[in-house]
Amino acid sequence: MAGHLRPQVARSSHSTSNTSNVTKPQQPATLAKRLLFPHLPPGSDLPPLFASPSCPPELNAEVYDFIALALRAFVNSWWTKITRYDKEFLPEVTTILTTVFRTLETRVLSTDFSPLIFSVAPALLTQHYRDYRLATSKVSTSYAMGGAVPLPHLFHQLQPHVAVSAEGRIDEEYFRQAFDHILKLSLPPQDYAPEVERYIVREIILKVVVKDVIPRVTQPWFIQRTILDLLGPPFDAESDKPADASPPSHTHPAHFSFHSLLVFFLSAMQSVSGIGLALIRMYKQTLITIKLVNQPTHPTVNHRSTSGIWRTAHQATSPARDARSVSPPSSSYASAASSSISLRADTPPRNPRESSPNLFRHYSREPLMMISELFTMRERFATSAVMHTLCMICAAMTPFMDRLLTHVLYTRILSMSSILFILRLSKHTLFPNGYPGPSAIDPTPEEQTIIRQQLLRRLREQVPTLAAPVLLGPSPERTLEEAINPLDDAACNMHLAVFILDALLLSIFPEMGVEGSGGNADLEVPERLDDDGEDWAPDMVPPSPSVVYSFDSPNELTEKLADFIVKAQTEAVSKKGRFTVALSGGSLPKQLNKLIDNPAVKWDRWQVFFADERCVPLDHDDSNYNLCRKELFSKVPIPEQNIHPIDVSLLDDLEELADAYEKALINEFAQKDSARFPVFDLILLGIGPDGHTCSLFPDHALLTEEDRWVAYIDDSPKPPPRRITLTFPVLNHSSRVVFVAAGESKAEILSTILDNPEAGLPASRVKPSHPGQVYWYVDNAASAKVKYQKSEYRL
Ligand SMILES: O=C1O[C@H](COP(=O)(O)O)[C@@H](O)[C@H](O)[C@H]1O
Repeated sequence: MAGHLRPQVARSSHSTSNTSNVTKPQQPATLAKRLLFPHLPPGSDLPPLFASPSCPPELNAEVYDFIALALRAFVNSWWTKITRYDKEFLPEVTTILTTVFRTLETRVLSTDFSPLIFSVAPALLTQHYRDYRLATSKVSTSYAMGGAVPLPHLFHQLQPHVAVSAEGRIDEEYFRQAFDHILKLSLPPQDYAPEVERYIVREIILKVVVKDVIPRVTQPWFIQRTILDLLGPPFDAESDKPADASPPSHTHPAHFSFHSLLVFFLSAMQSVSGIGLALIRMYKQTLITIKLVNQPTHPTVNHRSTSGIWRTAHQATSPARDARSVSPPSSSYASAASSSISLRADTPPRNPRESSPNLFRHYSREPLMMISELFTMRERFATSAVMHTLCMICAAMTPFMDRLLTHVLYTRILSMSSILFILRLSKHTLFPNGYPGPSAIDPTPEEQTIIRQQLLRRLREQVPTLAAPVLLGPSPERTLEEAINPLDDAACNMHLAVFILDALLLSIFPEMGVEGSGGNADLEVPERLDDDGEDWAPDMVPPSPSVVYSFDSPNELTEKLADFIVKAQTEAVSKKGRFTVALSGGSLPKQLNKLIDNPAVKWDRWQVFFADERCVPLDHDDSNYNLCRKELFSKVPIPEQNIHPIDVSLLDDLEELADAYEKALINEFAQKDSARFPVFDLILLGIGPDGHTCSLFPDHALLTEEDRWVAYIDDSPKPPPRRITLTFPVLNHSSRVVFVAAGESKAEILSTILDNPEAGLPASRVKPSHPGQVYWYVDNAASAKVKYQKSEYRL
């Protein structure tokens, strides 16, 4: 687990300032603190949950509180049965939850939600309304056997989904799998591996989302009450009256006087100047908005880490900030979501503005169609004429509307206040009485009727009297009733909720919808083949960040390295009976000395290859094989045939030599002709002072090799010049790559490799595709200049 996520080592700016608060008067520990961070000293604050420094503290506190309540609710039933030793689990669970939240944060910040909000969600709602109305029209017909088939069943026939039954019951297994997949995508392998903690975290998420939240939010009364909340406090006719309710003029006729004329004149002046000022302000605001909206966007997803939600959220809490710094995002991972649920045939490529500046999303189209469907506008001539005119205007202004809506989304809808509102609403709904208060009680049927009536009244108030006949037709009340009826059945709503949840998950984790959807076909990810010859589905997951372990001494480093290798070996052997490993030369072989005489090492299961080899005889001092033989093979019982040196009979022809080594790998790894790249269980690498690794040197043409497994080089800047090496595609398909570096001499280059990956040094380019992972086993002398976050050691 990354050390910076663990409570005891959290050291961000938040926590630094927090530690100075130890003298403040002690308050009773919050539930979050007692449950999630039992080891934190009294008086200290909770570590920041989100990595982004601009994430406001109130969100941190709210989310922690929510997690604590959810965790408590989950463990409630078996809390009394567990021993105090078992309670040690909870900080582990916290650590995993924290990692998941941080991954979510990163993902959310790099996701463009515009397609979800403006295309997918409105399209889903429109379809829900259409199907509900269609199903209702069939209820009492012969199609439904004269009413024998209930409405939810008819609806289910129109909107089947594997995760929800006709009665509106959710298939927990579907979401269990989905959440497990999310955990796999969010956690580094060593945190995903422990079954128990992962099980607990998955079940907590499942309980909150599937057992508590969805069944509740799909209740008609809940939807109606939420809309009421969003509409704000009821319109009070009394308060609308002028404060000084002057008696009607016919009872007290006004007397003309110079004084009253002056008062009238001055008030008129004041009103006129007030209107003028308001108009000027409106004009200025419009200009600013248009300017902001028309600003060029930044298409690179990662560049948005400081903009997007946190940034706009921060602006919402600090009005003084320059609004011009907002940059609405433009990536569109979510396009995968929309296409994978087959809603839009015209799903644009992943980054439309990058690939084609003239490709527009027509973000205004689906919301307008939704409004038209909701309020049955097509049935009324005047209303549909207004709607068509509006559609035409929006279509004519498509580029501007697309930008405007994205701008509004990121400055108004996904603002800090709305995120906090949703969080507090969820908390209030699920745990209205906090802990240990009783759980929420649903309103009685009578109360539900009242909520419905209140909503109808409030909706009616929203529409100006003069516009009501045009927008809502001759019977506004009926139109409004028809607009809320399709949300009156919890089982049907459940379908909508499941579709929306699917779309949301696909927006944030687009790789979950890859198979068969074609949604991400524009992403080029190499096909992966595992070493049993099985084809992998193209993997969309970005490589996990490297895990850096730094140890006090070289001795501790080699001990921990041996433990890690043994663990990797045990996992591989238990899975497939053998362990495939590639070794480097240089300083590495000596650092494997703790494997010698280690009873846990199953040497007969090892298949050893060389990450690179100098093209010299095997007994030559420069030979990596020879070095490994001296330092390791000669001291352990490894069968000779399990070691795969180069074929020295081909030393005169490097191309042949590299081909022969590639064939040796093919023999070991590929059992099918379609083999693409081998997947080593472990590749152990060193780093040279210039940042080279294997025999991949800076700025060399070999860095761009894409096809070969093994390549040769005859102009190595480091002697000897003739070598062969594994290529990047092989390194980047490995299950684990471990870099080992010790001593002061590595300090400078290690810092460049880790802190400045943009420099593109060969070692920085080793990034195995998911679920592969890079680890750095270094000593403190080597990592002295590294700023990259080191992780607390954990096997
Ligand atoms: O030439 C080579 O150098 C690298 C780095 O060696 P080190 O002595 O600095 O650790 C090594 O990993 C590679 O196998 C070797 O051929």
